[in-house]
Amino acid sequence: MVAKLSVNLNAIAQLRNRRDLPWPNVRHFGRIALEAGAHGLTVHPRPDQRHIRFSDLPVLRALIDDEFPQAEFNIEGYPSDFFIGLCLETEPEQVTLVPDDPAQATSDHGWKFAAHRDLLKKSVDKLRKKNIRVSMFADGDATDAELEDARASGADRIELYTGPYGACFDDPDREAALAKQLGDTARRARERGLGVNAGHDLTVANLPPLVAAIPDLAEVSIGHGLTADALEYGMAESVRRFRHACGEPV
Ligand SMILES: CC(=O)[C@@H](O)[C@H](O)COP(=O)(O)O
Ligand SMILES: NCC(=O)COP(=O)(O)O
Repeated sequence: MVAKLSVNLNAIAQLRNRRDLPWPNVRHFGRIALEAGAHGLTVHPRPDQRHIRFSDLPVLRALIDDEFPQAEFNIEGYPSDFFIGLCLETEPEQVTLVPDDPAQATSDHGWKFAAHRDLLKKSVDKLRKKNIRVSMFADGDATDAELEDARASGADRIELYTGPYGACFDDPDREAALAKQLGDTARRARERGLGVNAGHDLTVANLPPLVAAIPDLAEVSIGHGLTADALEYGMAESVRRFRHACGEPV
């Protein structure tokens, strides 16, 4: 059981934006992550560009195209016309649609798929024309009806929101219960032909039980915890530690 690791560069960009200076350089840390064996890069260009700037997208697209053609680029965001336009211009391998309000501090819930079916289907139709895989953010306790609605909206995959799971770092019993719940939701999604990704507040410590609970977990996208560890271990070693936690024999 090995989940592919996509490194989210939001936190690197947020550190860069503290000053009007070009470091830490998002492309440079993206290259380090890919050289260290990450499967891909993830960014979440929010409307206020608090971290990832729209100008970062073509730079990271070129990095992968020029130097790491086997890697994937995953762009996350709310499917506004502007965001979809950015994705059609950048042509990432995957887009992850997230139901975030522009004012949100971070992503903290999955889609109510039925209520947003038209928006989601319209977005999928546009992205599919460019052969872009579409993943949709889903709550870890998504019901069968919600998973059906995700499939009906055209999703190729769901991304299980693992924030509540990540918050259990000091409660092993609740962490085990949520890992089991995530595994059950993943199983029910797979039964409906949906691929399963996961992300938010994942760490070296909580990844192994999650990977064990979701045998065919396709990909995890990780930024905050991996960047925090990079302050201690360096970026390359942090990526290797997270790859090992994902089940890779590094
Ligand atoms: C969708 C998700 O859970 C995260 O990838 C999200 O991108 C985090 O956003 P911030 O880095 O802005 O907190
Ligand atoms: N989709 C989750 C992601 O890309 C990064 O989330 P986090 O590790 O920064 O919480």
